[in-house]
Amino acid sequence: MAAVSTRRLDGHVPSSSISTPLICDYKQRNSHLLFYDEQAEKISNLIDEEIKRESNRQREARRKEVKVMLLGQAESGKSTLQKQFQLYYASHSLDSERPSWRPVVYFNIIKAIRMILDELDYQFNAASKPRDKDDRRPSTTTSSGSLYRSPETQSQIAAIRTRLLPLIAMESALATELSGGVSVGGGKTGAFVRTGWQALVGPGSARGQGNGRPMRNSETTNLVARTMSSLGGEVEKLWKHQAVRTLVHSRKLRLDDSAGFFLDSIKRIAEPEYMPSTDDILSVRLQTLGVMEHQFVISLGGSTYNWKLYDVGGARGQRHAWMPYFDDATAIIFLAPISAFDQYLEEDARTNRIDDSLQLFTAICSNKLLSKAHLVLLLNKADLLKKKLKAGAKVRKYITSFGDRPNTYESVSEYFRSHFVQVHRRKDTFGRALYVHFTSMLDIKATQSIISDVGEAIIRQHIASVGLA
Ligand SMILES: Nc1nc2c(ncn2[C@@H]2O[C@H](COP(=O)(O)OP(=O)(O)OP(=O)(O)O)[C@@H](O)[C@H]2O)c(=O)[nH]1
Ligand SMILES: [Mg+2]
Repeated sequence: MAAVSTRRLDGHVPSSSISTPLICDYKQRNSHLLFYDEQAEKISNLIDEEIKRESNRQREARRKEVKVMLLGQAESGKSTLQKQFQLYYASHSLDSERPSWRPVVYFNIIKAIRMILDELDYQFNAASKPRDKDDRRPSTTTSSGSLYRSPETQSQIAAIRTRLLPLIAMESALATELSGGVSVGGGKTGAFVRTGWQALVGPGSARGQGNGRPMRNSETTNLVARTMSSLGGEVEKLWKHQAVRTLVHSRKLRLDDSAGFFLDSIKRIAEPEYMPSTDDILSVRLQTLGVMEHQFVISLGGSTYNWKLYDVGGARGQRHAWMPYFDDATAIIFLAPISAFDQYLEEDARTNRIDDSLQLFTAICSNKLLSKAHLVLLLNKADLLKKKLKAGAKVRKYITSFGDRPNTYESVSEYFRSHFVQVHRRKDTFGRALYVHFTSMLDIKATQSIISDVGEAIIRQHIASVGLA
């Protein structure tokens, strides 16, 4: 046994320890070693197989997981697209959330009422002030000027305002409830939501606790509903008043995109048993805070895919939160609202919103972390663009490079499309294809068909790239 203890690691055996019985020892030992080597090889093979299986499992999980980011500036329609995905792939979950959208609809209406009354105040003041020679504001000696100067108009609006005060006073309580007490500077909406916000607007929310019962609304929402129900007639009176009609037609009133839709539907919404329709849910405006993850299971070609959709806050102050999600994103769906040519950023009143979208798209196309992500561009709010052009808005007034091109939907939409496509051509050095669609996100039928196409295209590209990885 001493020989064994003196054996060197290089296999050399000192000559002093060689003797006949040891030859026998060696034979025995070698057969032991052979046994251990075989065992070691077996174990090593098992480990190799397990590693292979694990890597296949991971590869299959990667193949089944599709991570899609919705990017674009604030109000570009990202959350609306997320709801359209939800409607297409998991409509039952949108149904169970229906009550949680009720306070959001009320909030949108109250905010619009406040903005209308603020603008009327401004017009009344401007109309009654004597103009000095340097005043560059539009003249109020027009018929609208005399309308805003009229004591009758002013007293009618003052009376409506007084009656609407209880409703207006509820705006901040609703905003606080929706935002869960979080306040963010720089936004005009005043209500921001994060993942799980629905749980905040209903006591013992079913969704939050997963007990399958429909959600109930909070006390605040019920109080607003009762007030809305008793003051619906006053809201309608205000919205139909000549002074407000004139503001709308002269495009001086800058309400959120869907405010008109809700105010036109005030009779229905002021009903005590009001429950938001799918159109209402798609139309509401509620700013996203941070990054919200939504999951769907999508079936395609006999396989199911775990589709993760990341809906982000698009305001400039929110964009830093996007980065951590970039390196394993399967696809980016970039939304650019092409109706926004006459609008400026809330965060920076000097930046035209189309310019901001182009800058943002440039940054996305050239970002190395996203080099493997497939790109889809949705030129959104095509319906609003048509409406604006029909109402007489001139693109050249806001975007001088548009020049003397015809101010028609075909020419304007093509002009914007070519700018975005050029950005992709110049800035995408990774050789990716760009899929472009014009969208009107409130049009359910048209959007659902685009979602199905985009979803399929992303999954097919994803399978191809994972397969090659
Ligand atoms: N008319 C019209 N309205 C749209 C369209 N897409 C979105 N909207 C409306 O535009 C508003 C803003 O849409 P959101 O989906 O909240 O915008 P977002 O990109 O999520 O904004 P942030 O969360 O602030 O980044 C909502 O009131 C939508 O209903 C569209 O194609 N046409
Ligand atoms: Mg959003």
